[in-house]
Amino acid sequence: MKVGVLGARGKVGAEMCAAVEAAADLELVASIDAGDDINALVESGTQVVIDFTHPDVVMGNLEFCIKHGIHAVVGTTGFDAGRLAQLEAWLADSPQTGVLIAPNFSIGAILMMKFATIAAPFYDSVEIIELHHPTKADAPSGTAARTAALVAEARRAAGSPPFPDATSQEIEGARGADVDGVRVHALRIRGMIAHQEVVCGGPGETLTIRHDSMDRASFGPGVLTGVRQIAAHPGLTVGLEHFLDL
Ligand SMILES: NC(=O)C1=CN([C@@H]2O[C@H](COP(=O)(O)OP(=O)(O)OC[C@H]3O[C@@H](n4cnc5c(N)ncnc54)[C@H](OP(=O)(O)O)[C@@H]3O)[C@@H](O)[C@H]2O)C=CC1
Ligand SMILES: O=C(O)C1=N[C@H](C(=O)O)C[C@H](O)C1
Repeated sequence: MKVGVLGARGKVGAEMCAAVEAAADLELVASIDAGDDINALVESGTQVVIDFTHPDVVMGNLEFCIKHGIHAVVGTTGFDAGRLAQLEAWLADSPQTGVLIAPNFSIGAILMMKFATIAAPFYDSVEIIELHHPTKADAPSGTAARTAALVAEARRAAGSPPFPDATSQEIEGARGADVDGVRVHALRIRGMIAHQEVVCGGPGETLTIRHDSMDRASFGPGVLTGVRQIAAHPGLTVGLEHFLDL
C-alpha cells in the first residue's frame, strides 16, 4: 500500500515515516512538510495519507485528500463538531473515501479512555489532568477533550447527578476548563511528552486512571492499524477504538 505523510519533518510525522518504512507491506511514497507541494500525493499515487500537522492546516489537507479520493488517518488535533460536520459533507461527494480522526493512537490511551468511561458513573467526582510538552499548540489536548466528552456521555446515560463543587470564589482558570461539564486541567512541562490522569472520587475512596506516552513510538502501531484498515471503512470514523473491537 502506498502511504504519504503530511507533517513528515515534525516530531510525530518523522516517527511515522520511520514506522511506515519499517513495515514490509507499506511503501512510503511521499513525505510532505510545510512549504512542500501537496500535489506530490497525487503524483506519487498515494493511497493513504497520515496527517500529523497543525490544527490550522489540517482541514485544507483533508479537503485536498478527500477530493482526490485519498484515504486519511489523522492524528492532528483541534476537531470540533463543526469541523466533523464539514468532513462528512466533503465525504458525501467521495463515498468510497475513508477518514479516521483519532485524538490518540496509543493503545494505552485508548484503554484509559475506555476505563474512564466505565468508571465515570460510579463516582461522585471526575476530573481530568493532562500533562504535555511545552511545544504543544492546543489546550486542552484532543485526548482530554475526548475523554471529557465520553465521561459526560456515560454520566448522562446513567442519570448521574452534577459533580459536587462548593467553589464560590475563584481566580480565573484555577478550576480548569469546563469541557462538557467536566473539569480539565492542562499542564505544559519541559521533559514530558503526553500523559493524562482521570481522577474519580466517591465516599472514602479515589480511583486514578493514568496513562503515559514516554516516547512517540507509542503512536506508531495504532497509526499503522488505521492505515491498514481505513480503505475498508469509507466515511468518517472518530476514534481508533472502532477499528479495535472495543
Ligand atoms: N492523535 C495522536 O495520537 C497524536 C496527535 N498529535 C497531534 O499531532 C499534531 C502534530 O504534533 P507534533 O508532531 O508534536 O507537532 P510538530 O509541530 O512537531 O509537527 C508538525 C509538522 O507539520 C508541519 N506542517 C505545518 N503545516 C503543514 C502543512 N500544511 N503540510 C504539511 N506539513 C505541515 C510543521 O512544519 P512547521 O513546524 O514548519 O510549521 C511540522 O513539521 C498536533 O496536533 C498534536 O496534538 C501528536 C501526538 C499524537
Ligand atoms: O501534541 C501532542 O503531543 C499530543 N497530542 C494529542 C492530543 O492532543 O491529545 C495526543 C497526545 O496526547 C500527544
